[in-house]
Amino acid sequence: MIHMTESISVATAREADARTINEIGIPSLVLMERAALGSTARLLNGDFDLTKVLIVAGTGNNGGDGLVVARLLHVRGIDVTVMMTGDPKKASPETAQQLKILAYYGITMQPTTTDIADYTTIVDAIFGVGLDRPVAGRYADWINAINASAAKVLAIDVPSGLNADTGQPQGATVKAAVTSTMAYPKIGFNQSTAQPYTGKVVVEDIGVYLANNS
Ligand SMILES: NC(=O)C1=CN([C@@H]2O[C@H](COP(=O)(O)OP(=O)(O)OC[C@H]3O[C@@H](n4cnc5c(N)ncnc54)[C@H](O)[C@@H]3O)[C@@H](O)[C@H]2O)[C@@H](O)CC1
Ligand SMILES: [K+]
Repeated sequence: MIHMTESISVATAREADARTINEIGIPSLVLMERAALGSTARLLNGDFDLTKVLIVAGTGNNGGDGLVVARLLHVRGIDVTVMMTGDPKKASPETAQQLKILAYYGITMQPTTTDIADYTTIVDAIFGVGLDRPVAGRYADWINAINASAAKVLAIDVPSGLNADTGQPQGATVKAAVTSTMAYPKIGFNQSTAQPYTGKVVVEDIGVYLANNS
């Protein structure tokens, strides 16, 4: 029996991912695909204006989820552009693989800029549960530009900059309309401080379950 409504800490989320990949043997790329299928379904449910979509992706696996969303929208004929934050040469193995796939499809990559006012929807895939320090510098500039845009924002897993354990912003933090979170809600989302950043929280079943559920 799966109970995906209980909230979990970042450490538990990371343990559950690692157990699923390393002990059960479901490849990380499979989980990434399922994560992105979940987020893409939220984007396609009619609540978002998908006329012109920007995916802002970091180099970790949260960014990889975002790159898969870019592909899934592109193959449906949606106008999608990707902006990578951080150095793509430092991408995680899964995210590097997704970058190769995007190149195959010829998906538009735009240089990093704060000039992103021209989009109807922005997907925030900069940081997820891997956030390990306050957001500052250029990352803060990009996050502030996302928040200043009129676009509706969907955050993947965690609004970038939000501490998913405490529910407190760690420097500049994305304000999302919807947070498409993976496997289970994170405990910090229950704090009143988190709600202006998460917006509505929706949970995606990606095949990762707590040990007592599988
Ligand atoms: N294979 C897996 O473990 C899965 C991971 N998933 C996704 O992957 C995410 C976790 O991926 P990662 O562990 O790669 O971590 P993230 O992608 O959340 O971020 C890690 C990267 O951000 C950098 N970073 C952290 N805080 C920063 C700051 N304040 N300023 C600048 N850089 C900063 C780190 O140095 C690291 O390079 C989840 O939130 C979820 O979206 C999902 O695809 C499901 C499966
Ligand atoms: K995010």
